Amino acid sequence: MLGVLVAAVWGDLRFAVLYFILLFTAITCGADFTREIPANIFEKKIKRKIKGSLVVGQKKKIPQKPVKLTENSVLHIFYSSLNGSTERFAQSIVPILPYGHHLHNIDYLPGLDEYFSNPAKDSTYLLIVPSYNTQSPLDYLLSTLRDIYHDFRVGKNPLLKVNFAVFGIGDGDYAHEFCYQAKEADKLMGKLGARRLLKVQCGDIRVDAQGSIEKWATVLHDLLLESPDLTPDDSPSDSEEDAPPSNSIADLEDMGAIMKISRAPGVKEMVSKDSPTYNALTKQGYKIVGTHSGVKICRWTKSALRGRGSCYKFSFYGIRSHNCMETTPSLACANKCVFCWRHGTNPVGTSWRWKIDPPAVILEGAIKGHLEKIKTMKGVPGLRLDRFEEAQTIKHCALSLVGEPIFYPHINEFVSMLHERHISSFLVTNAQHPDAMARMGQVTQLYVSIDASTKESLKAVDRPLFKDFWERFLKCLDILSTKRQRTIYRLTLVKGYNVREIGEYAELVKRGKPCFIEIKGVTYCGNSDQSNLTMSNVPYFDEVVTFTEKLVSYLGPSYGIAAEHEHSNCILVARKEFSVDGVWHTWINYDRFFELIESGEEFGPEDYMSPTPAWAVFGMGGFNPEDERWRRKKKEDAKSEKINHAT
Ligand SMILES: Cc1cc2nc3c(=O)[nH]c(=O)nc-3n(C[C@H](O)[C@H](O)[C@H](O)COP(=O)(O)O)c2cc1C
Ligand code: SF4
Repeated sequence: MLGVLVAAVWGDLRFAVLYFILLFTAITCGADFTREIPANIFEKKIKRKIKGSLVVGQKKKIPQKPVKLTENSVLHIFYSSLNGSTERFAQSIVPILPYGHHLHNIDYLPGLDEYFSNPAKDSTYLLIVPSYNTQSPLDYLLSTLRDIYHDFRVGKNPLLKVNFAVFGIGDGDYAHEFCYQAKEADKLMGKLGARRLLKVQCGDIRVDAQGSIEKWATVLHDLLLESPDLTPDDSPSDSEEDAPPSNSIADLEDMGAIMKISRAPGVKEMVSKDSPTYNALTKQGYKIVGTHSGVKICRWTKSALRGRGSCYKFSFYGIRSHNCMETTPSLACANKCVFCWRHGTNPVGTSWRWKIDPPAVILEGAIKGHLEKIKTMKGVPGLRLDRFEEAQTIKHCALSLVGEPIFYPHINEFVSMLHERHISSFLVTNAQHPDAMARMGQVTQLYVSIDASTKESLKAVDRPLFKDFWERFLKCLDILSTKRQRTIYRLTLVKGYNVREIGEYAELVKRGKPCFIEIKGVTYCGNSDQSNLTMSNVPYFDEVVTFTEKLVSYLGPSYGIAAEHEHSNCILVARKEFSVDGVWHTWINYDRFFELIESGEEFGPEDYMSPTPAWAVFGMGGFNPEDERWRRKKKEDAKSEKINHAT
């Protein structure tokens, strides 16, 4: 108003009118000229969104969904490297990261733009990006991302279904140009609609780039695997003024805030050396590996070393017991089964709350422990030297000893390491962890223990810790039905507990559609306070046969009785696809399996099956003719029954 008067007094009517119009417009539009407009409003850094609220200064909000992993999720690691250091960093984090991955050198990647304009759903992209203040192949990636962003033919947010995180490699001496290309890559990914898992992080090659990238990968591992429902870093995705990229070590400290309790200082070991559990397990012959794993040489391995017969898995699948290592990466599980031979010495829990050992440490420790135990057999009467020599090469790993192997957060890496050494994997789960089951990658054989077929009897037999144990169990079977793998149900018959429920078992088979069903009479492990099973709970072989025949008649023509191992009180039922021209093909072609794994192509169980030998098929007893049948004396028999378990 003062302006109007001053202008009028000065006699310039045009200025007075202009002032008046401006004032009128401001009032009607609600502007408050009495408050100072901050000069730097447009430069202000955008504050991170606090859950559910809008970001200050954000142009448009793209709804951010939590990271959801599915069994089809694929991890793509992209890197560029002029002088090789970024390549080494990228390779070094592969063992830390979860589930199936593809490592791409973008400098030679055909169809680069396809990955960023038309990605596979539910992919996770990790970009490891160096920076160069000169021309480099990296420029091609950045210009590709820019072009896709500006290409009107590509949808506005082509990467909406992609999770991503960028790690920059740079040299701190480049000051304000430090990691500048990684920061740009991060912004561009955000603009293309991808869901940011973490703010961009940078490693300075002059400080500790290796340590920083490992921390970054560990946090990502936890984010992706252990807490699939964690909300990702929801920095704005499509704003020009994207979340401020950071290059300080402080960000890595921030990341620590979302690290799992398993890595927090003071977190407990599952089986510490001074614990009663450690003593109890070592007394039972287990070698404890690291803080939560174990290895033990099984009685069939000893028996095969003496030429006295292998376990039923040789008759059914061609696993030679003297080449087999029985181990577990998690001594803990979420059940207290009545037939568990550990009788209450095992740690239990519904979620992982202990320190985590790296998979390579467990594998090395297990192999060492196994071979040491094999060595102790050297002076044993009847040892076959040829088999003793062969036993120095482990060819199979039964992940079934005790506990719950898929409970171990790095189980997929562990299994991949086995395969890299051409050791086949047999993993048995008790179907209480559907998320882990969904994430479980390719194994040579994937087993589910079916200890009972109704909610009530499962509760009685497994004594589960989870309240929703039945729902978890069924969910695992549903997941199993979708896996294109060699899947197996293992039914343990306990007389007086679960042998009558044949119709219900048949329903569970129809649900999970396993390739094979092993039906085995329970092994007596002796009495204890924790278990009241007696020899009267062990069914005779005839009873196991009768049960199996009835089950197969419930299942109809899609299944048949394929093989038997009378000595172990065990029968194998197989889907008819494993019968080729009337010959059962329940054995495994292990060389072919590793070839398929290494090819990186998709494959199914039919691609590595092999004919079952005549002596193993149903009705033939299942005893390997190369071995010598040896019957124990009564006293020894009773003693050995107490301590052994055939997986
Ligand atoms: C020609 C050249 C230019 C570089 N320019 C930058 C730069 O602008 N900013 C930065 O942070 N680091 C810069 N660096 C450091 C590199 O990013 C760093 O050495 C990185 O480890 C290189 O990765 P590579 O070995 O995979 O090629 C530069 C290095 C070279 C050789
Ligand atoms: S019983 Fe299990 S651990 Fe022993 S040889 Fe057979 S598969 Fe291997």
